[in-house]
Amino acid sequence: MGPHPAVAAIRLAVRRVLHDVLTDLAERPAPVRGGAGRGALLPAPGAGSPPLVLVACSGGADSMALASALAFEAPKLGIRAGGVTIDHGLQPGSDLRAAEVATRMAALGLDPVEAVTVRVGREGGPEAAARDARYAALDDAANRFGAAAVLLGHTRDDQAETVLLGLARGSGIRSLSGMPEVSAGPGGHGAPGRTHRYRRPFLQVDRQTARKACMVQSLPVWDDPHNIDPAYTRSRLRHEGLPALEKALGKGVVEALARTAQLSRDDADALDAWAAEAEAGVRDDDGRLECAKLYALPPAVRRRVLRRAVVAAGSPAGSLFARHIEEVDRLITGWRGQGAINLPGRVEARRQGGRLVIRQG
Ligand SMILES: Nc1ncnc2c1ncn2[C@@H]1O[C@H](COP(=O)(O)OP(=O)(O)OP(=O)(O)O)[C@@H](O)[C@H]1O
Repeated sequence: MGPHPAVAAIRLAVRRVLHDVLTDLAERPAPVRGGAGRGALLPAPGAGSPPLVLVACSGGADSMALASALAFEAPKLGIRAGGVTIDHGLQPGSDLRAAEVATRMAALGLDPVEAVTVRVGREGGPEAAARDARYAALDDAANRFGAAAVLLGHTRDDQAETVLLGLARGSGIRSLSGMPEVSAGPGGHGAPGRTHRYRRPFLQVDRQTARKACMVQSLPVWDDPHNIDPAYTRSRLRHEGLPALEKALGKGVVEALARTAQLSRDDADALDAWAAEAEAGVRDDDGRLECAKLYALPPAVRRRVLRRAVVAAGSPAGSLFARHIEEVDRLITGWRGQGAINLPGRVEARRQGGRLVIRQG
């Protein structure tokens, strides 16, 4: 008799991603320790031995299911499987819990296994600060172990919630595109050998399946009290918003939202590529943006060109919202002699003699 359908589903999802990791490794040159610099010729730790894939495991049902599937599938493909759990130090006893999660991962056969304690700052609010600290620690562990990939346990339900949160922010299709299946992680963009570091095998797997897989494998799981705390927006969405939507629109809502994410991602990527190409054509010989040419672009492309220019001038991408770009856009489409526009990062945009001047003050 084969495994329970829930276990089969999580294993299949992980197997697919491990195949992608292997394909990727075969196609790109081995990463080097010490970053991008020319002459950084030291092999990454573990180079020459079988590739290592780490799971980021909180001890919750999703990532415990992921850890179990990784432990089962990796050896069959000649991959070493390890795990990292992060102790954010935000609740009493979190260190003991992290140690217990590490023990559970080791019991699954993962090796190496590590519990890492981080210091969570304050920047951007408690959730963002915890996430930043977590990814920094995961990056560090991946570098130290020379891991080919780090797996995250986000499910289709998490994806649906992310799409709804993006929709409520009202900032365009990029924010509807949810979480990518493969990414460099925050701060890793452009870093060599890192663009494919983080992978989310469960984006097509629903939360119930992951939980069921833990249950039938008798894996103990830890339920984060934050996940049911109505003080958190995501928690309210999970326990009130989505059930209400399902009641009104039917059971397929979560799946439809996850599909929306994928379609939106493809559209957003295409528009970004269009904007990157269009940018050269709207600059004069001195490289300044020409308002008349910008005006002729489709609004979706123009706003992207403007965003790129503002970021290039030094505005931090994370602090730049749709309303900022709309204001800059009005210098092109609603010109009535308005003054300079102040943007995050002390960047200023003004219209001068038919040109758009964007610079840091
Ligand atoms: N403390 C942690 N240590 C290691 N990885 C973590 C930790 N917290 C979150 N992660 C990773 O990020 C993923 C998403 O976490 P998040 O808390 O947003 O979702 P979740 O639905 O509660 O997931 P889980 O059930 O796995 O805890 C997790 O599945 C896991 O891969």
